[in-house]
Amino acid sequence: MNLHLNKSTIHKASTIQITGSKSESNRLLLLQALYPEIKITNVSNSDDSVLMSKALASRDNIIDIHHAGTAMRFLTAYFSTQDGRDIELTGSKRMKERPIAILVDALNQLGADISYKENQGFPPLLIKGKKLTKNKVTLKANVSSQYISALLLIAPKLENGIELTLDGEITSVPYIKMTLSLLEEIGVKTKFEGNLITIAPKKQSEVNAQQLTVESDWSSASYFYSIAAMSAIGTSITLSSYKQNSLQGDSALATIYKSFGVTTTFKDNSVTLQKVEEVTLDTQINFDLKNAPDIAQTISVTAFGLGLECHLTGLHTLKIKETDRLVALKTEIEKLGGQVAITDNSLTLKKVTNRQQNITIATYNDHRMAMAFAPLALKVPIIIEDSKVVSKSYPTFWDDLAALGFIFSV
Ligand SMILES: O=C(O)C1=C[C@@H](OP(=O)(O)O)[C@@H](O)[C@H](O)C1
Ligand SMILES: C=C(OP(=O)(O)O)C(=O)O
Repeated sequence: MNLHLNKSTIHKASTIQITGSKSESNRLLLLQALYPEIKITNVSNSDDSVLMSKALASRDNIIDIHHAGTAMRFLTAYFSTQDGRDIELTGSKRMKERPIAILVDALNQLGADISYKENQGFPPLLIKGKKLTKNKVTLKANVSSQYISALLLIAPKLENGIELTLDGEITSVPYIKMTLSLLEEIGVKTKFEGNLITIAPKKQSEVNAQQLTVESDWSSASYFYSIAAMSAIGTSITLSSYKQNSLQGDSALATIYKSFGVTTTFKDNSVTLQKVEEVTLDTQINFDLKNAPDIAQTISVTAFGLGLECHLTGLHTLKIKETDRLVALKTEIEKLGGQVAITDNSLTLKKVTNRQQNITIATYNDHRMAMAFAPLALKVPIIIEDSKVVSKSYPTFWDDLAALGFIFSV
């Protein structure tokens, strides 16, 4: 369904409650399956977390996790340890193009029995669950941190825990640290020194009843930073429930958006974004996003909306996400009149102040394409193709935009 966004102006002050982080939720759901005494509050209502939860509860032999990358990777590890269960783990057409060999090889090195049903190195997987007996493994760390988190999450349930050696430059490090922090929170001992991670074993009976609260999703907050940046001075948006010491790397937004004239204030459980100054057209936006790849689309579009030059690096993981996000960004920004150059790991946007009106933005089954481009309606009317795609991480996104004052029709 195409959504037509009119040129909009938002209210001076708004408050939005954002659902739980999908990254934290999907980790805690897996830990809860391993240690049922854990209770979770503010779980994400995203499709990816609903799929994760259903997959863990399912007794079927075929499990389809659609577009959910973390669910695919985390469940591969989980089912490989479920002695006596044979599972076919599959996903969407795009999921069948997202590589998984690094994780499968690592699990098989630990003693798992995982093979490929269609193409070598890609889902669907045939997983024969069994007890994994080994505990030392080496894995290439520069492709996706999700492979690493998947191993770490099951590690405390292995007889001898894990000694994981990371090979090469480590990408998306905050997501690895998030996994380790959540393990620590339930009482698992972890160590991350240099390129070695060790996790001590922990029996089910050793984890006490406890309640863990998921912080709201910082990647979802990024769209409100973009909206604030493109709004009039004095506009403020309050989001909850957030904390200053976040486990989520995307909380770097608070620093990054200073470059766009947006300040961040933490109070109680909320964060207030305020547009405090106009940025001048000679401002250059330069960031390395290897620690926060999911906000690359938001930042690129904010820079384009404000007519700023922008150079983003550390984007090597973008081409294996929901779509090739580098190509998608270039194609769609250029439809709007922008000039974009991409390499395998970077994006450069030229300073262009004219924007085409009523352009239809293709979203390529990628929630973040829809959400990143929507704020441009503060500058020009725009059409977002397949607007329902947002439910992958943020099902109420359009309701929340309407509450801010955005005007749209189907
Ligand atoms: O572990 C996680 O929850 C995630 C890790 C990141 O993936 P990569 O490590 O593949 O960059 C990120 O892009 C994804 O949205 C969520
Ligand atoms: C990359 C993402 O998700 P996943 O890899 O879990 O599909 C995302 O939400 O931006």
